[in-house]
Amino acid sequence: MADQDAQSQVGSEPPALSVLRWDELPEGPAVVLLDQTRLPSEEVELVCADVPALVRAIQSLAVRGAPLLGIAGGYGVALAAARGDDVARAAELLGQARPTAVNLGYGARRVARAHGAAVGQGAGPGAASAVALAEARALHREDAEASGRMAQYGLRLLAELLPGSAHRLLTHCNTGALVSGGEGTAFAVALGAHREGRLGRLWVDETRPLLQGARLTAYEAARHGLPYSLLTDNAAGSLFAAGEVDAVLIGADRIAADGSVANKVGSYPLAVLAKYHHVPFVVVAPTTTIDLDTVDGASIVVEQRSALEVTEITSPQIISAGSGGFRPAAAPVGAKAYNPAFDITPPELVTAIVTEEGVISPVTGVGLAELCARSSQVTIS
Ligand SMILES: CSC[C@H]1O[C@H](OP(=O)(O)O)[C@H](O)[C@@H]1O
Repeated sequence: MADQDAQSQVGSEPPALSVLRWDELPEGPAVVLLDQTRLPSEEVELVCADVPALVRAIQSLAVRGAPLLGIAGGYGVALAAARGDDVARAAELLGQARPTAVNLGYGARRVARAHGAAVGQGAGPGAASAVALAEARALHREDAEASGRMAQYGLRLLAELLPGSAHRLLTHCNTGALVSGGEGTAFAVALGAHREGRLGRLWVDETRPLLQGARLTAYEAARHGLPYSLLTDNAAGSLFAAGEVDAVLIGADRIAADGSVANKVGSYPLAVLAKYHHVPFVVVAPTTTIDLDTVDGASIVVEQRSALEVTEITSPQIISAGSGGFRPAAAPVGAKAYNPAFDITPPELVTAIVTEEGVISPVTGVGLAELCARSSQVTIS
């Protein structure tokens, strides 16, 4: 098997990625992003000087991943406040940029609420803008802290679930530092296992059509020297059949009150495979991804994306090999395509949900409410 068997360099940590930051530029404040559509071939920053630019970055997945979308939503509202733009309208535009990840609307509304409260108490534009920025920074910090705690709970759970110490973990999409204020969600658990010498192999689903696994998780795994192997999404079944998967670790974009999990398309088939092969299927997500106001999986809005993402080869590396942005066709011109960005895994297929407030297993709606009650971030509405 052709492994991307990076030298395991436990102990030699790469510099932290600057995934998203607030910057006071000569021309004014801005949200500065590591443009994830250019990875892994180019590490390029994207400067968003206003909310429309940030909305475009969210919709193109230059910035992506539920927890990071929440952070981006918060800084986006702070940017509107700093510019003297309509804060309520900014929160609405940001919240509508992508429908499935609950964190995006949560982050935008939380900062808008803080700004509104300051104004209501008589704060002038400058003071209220400072309050908004402070709330966005608090959200950023809390997510980084949540990432560390999820990794610890996740490692403890793997020790309970899996015998031995060379875990073979399969992950889907990208759930590392590129989706987080810290080291991520599910990927942070795999990274923690590696640091403890407990990671035998990280199986990385390429995750068609936008290749978050091949482009982003492989990039993060290589940076950390993880022993990883990339696979096409449709090769996962044969890995399970060969007994090569000890557990599945995935993230989430929205968890409904009944424990249904919305995550990158392809997660549900993995859950069915895991059930059939008696392999733990573990979801790792902060409580800001739990949405008690959405009663069940059928109520979750699943983002439908352009057919072109399926009918054209969209990997930036392949596009850059084309001429003038030409996108090689992967199908006849004009072919119709079904391109849901997410799918829904029912609670009965989920072994456990790992959050920064603890683990629920088996998943029950009551357990989710209890976890949210423990979290300082319970005000999702
Ligand atoms: C832990 S959040 C990461 C989550 O977000 C991804 O979706 P997208 O790349 O479209 O933002 C995917 O669902 C990941 O599991």
